[in-house]
Amino acid sequence: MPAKKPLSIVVAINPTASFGKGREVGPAVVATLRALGHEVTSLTEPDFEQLVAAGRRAVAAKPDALVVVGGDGMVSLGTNLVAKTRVPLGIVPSGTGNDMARGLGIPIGNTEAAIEYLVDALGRPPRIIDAGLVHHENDETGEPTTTWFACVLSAGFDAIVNERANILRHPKGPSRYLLALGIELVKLRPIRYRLVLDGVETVTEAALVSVGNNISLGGGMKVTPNAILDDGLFDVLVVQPLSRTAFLRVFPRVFKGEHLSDPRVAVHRARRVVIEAEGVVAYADGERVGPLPIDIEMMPGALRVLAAESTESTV
Ligand SMILES: Nc1ncnc2c1ncn2[C@@H]1O[C@H](COP(=O)(O)OP(=O)(O)OP(=O)(O)O)[C@@H](O)[C@H]1O
Repeated sequence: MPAKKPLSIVVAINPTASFGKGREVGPAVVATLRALGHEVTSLTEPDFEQLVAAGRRAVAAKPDALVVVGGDGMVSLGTNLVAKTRVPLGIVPSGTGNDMARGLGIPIGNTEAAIEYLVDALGRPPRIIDAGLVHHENDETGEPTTTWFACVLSAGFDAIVNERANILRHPKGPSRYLLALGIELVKLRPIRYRLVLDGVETVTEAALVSVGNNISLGGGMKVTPNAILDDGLFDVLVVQPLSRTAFLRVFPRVFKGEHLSDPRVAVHRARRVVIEAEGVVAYADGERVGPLPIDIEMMPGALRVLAAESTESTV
C-alpha cells in the first residue's frame, strides 16, 4: 500500500556499489518516488565521507525517511545517520553482499521488486529493530568515539581478510577478496582474545569472533544463523583455532549456517560484548570500525526500518 500523502524522502546513493554494476538503481529509485509525488532529495557524492556529511545535513531536517541505495556499507552509513532518531531507514540493495536487505526480506537482484517493496513499506509503520553501538578509539585521533552497526561485526580472521583487501590496490573487483583470503590463509594463526560477555570474562585463543544482530555477511554467509533482529541480544560466534585444512573444510558450511554443528564452533547470546586482541581491526557491516579493543552495546529498538514485520518468533 503506497503512502497516501507526499513524503519528504532523502535518497543517498552509492554509484560505485557492486563495482559500479548497479549504477542505474539510484536514479530509478528517485524517479519512481518523484513520480508518486514525494519530495525527494537525491544525494550522490564523489566519496563516502562527503556522502556522510551531506546525509547528516539532510537528516538534520527530519525527513520522513532516509533511503540508501547500495550494499551493506550504505546500510552502515544510513544506520549511523538515523539510529536513535525517528527517521526510518529504507534500503534498495545494489551492492555485492546486501546482507541487511537479505535479513529484512527485501528483494535482492531485482531492482523493480525492491523499489516496489520500498514504495509499499512507505505506506506502513516502520519495523523497529535492534542495533549495536560500538565504543572504540578513533583510529586517527585516539579519541573515544562510537559507531553503530545493524548487521554483523567481525573481529577475527574475516576482519583481517577485509583489512588486507582494503590495503591491496589490485585486482579490482571481487577477486581482490579472494587474493586477500589467500594471503591471510597462509599466515593463519590463532588469535589470543580477552572476551567479556555480559560481565563474564574469558581469555581464549580463537580463529575468529563475530557479533551478529543479523544472520549473514559477505553475501549470504550465515555466520550467526539464529540471530534475531529484534530480540535485544547479540549472537556471538566464537570459532576455536583451526588449521588451514580444517578452515577450508568448515568455511563452505557457513553458507547454510551448518558450521554450528562443528564442536569447535560456539554461539553465545549477550547484550554487552568486550573484545580485546592484538593486531586486529574490527569491521562492521563491511566498513572499517577500528583496531580492538572494542566495547559493544546492544541498543534494543534503536533502528526503524522500511520493512515488513518478521514472522519469526522472538522468544
Ligand atoms: N561515491 C561514493 N559514495 C559512497 N560510497 C563510495 C563512493 N565511492 C566509493 N565508495 C565506497 O563504497 C563502499 C560501500 O559500498 P557498498 O557497501 O554500498 O557496496 P558493496 O561493497 O558493493 O556491497 P556490500 O557491502 O553489500 O558487499 C564504501 O566503503 C565506500 O568507501
